[in-house]
Amino acid sequence: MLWTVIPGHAEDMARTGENKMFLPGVPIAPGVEVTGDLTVLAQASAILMVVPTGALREVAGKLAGLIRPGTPLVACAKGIEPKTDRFVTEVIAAAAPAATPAILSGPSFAADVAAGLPTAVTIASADESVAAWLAGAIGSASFRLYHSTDVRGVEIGGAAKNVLAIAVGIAHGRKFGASAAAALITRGFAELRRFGLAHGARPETLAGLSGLGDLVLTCSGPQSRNFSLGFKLGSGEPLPAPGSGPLAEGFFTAPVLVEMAAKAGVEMPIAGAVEAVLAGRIGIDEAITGLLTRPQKAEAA
Ligand SMILES: NC(=O)c1ccc[n+]([C@@H]2O[C@H](COP(=O)([O-])OP(=O)(O)OC[C@H]3O[C@@H](n4cnc5c(N)ncnc54)[C@H](O)[C@@H]3O)[C@@H](O)[C@H]2O)c1
Ligand SMILES: O=P(O)(O)OC[C@H](O)CO
Repeated sequence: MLWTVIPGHAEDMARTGENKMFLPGVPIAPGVEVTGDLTVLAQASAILMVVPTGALREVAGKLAGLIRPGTPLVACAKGIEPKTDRFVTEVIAAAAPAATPAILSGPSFAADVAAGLPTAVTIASADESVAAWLAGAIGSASFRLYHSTDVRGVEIGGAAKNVLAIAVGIAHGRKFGASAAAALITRGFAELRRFGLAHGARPETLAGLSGLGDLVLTCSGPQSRNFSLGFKLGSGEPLPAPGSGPLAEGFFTAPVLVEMAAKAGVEMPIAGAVEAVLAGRIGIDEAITGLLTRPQKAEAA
């Protein structure tokens, strides 16, 4: 079942058999019911919450009074809630206390998944039997799910990689070459790992599909909206108005990620540079010079 909040969208999808607004050219699979009625969706045995991080609390709150107790609400958003510093499953738990929060994350462009191209991602819930059940229910030959109980690790990887991909996009936009991009991905991963470990994530999760795997994918090129935002900035284009153009979650995550890192005493210079550029406090050249002139240190420090 596919639910949409946009007036007339469900009727349009039912009529055309296609989600022209968000996934044009991909037929909606036969047997998938489309609805604009949340009470209908709420009867499902599990619900994938595929909305931006900023809308997660609102949608989970609307579902709270409609779902059966224990229904898994699976965050598919990759971010951290601004202002509250809450990770996505914490937002679901707060807004829908009767639900079972879970998270689905990993290297997967929606267009690739929809086209049936081979994809592997991670699904996590505190209760391993719930995660394993969801993996069996959602997985297919082309959409391979690994299950985990490291909810925090999975949600941190997805949130941080978007910010770091903006940095890599900037480097490509500035024509810095593949060597610089590899350095940024590697040192960016060191930041993601430090942040994750400081917040209770398991190292193997951070190095897995939802962490390193998704960082690599999102830094791979313009199919990523976060990479593309960085690329445009690196090419000299102005910052688009917030909320205009395709959703780049890293834009919204950067300030809260950097603030939480500072509170936890975690060094994240690349994420910090991205945040400062997006906030307009420094220019791209100044950010790059700042990163390159940091004091030398041991690689594993
Ligand atoms: N597109 C991808 O390849 C992909 C892959 C993995 C994860 N994600 C993550 O999924 C999340 C959503 O991204 P997307 O690509 O689907 O974005 P999108 O902009 O393509 O679609 C967002 C969807 O959320 C709905 N929505 C927005 N605000 C809403 C609200 N207040 N109430 C109800 N519905 C609302 C929109 O109608 C739309 O259907 C993001 O956190 C993103 O990082 C995206
Ligand atoms: O287009 P992006 O940058 O939001 O990335 C989409 C997915 O998160 C990649 O796994």
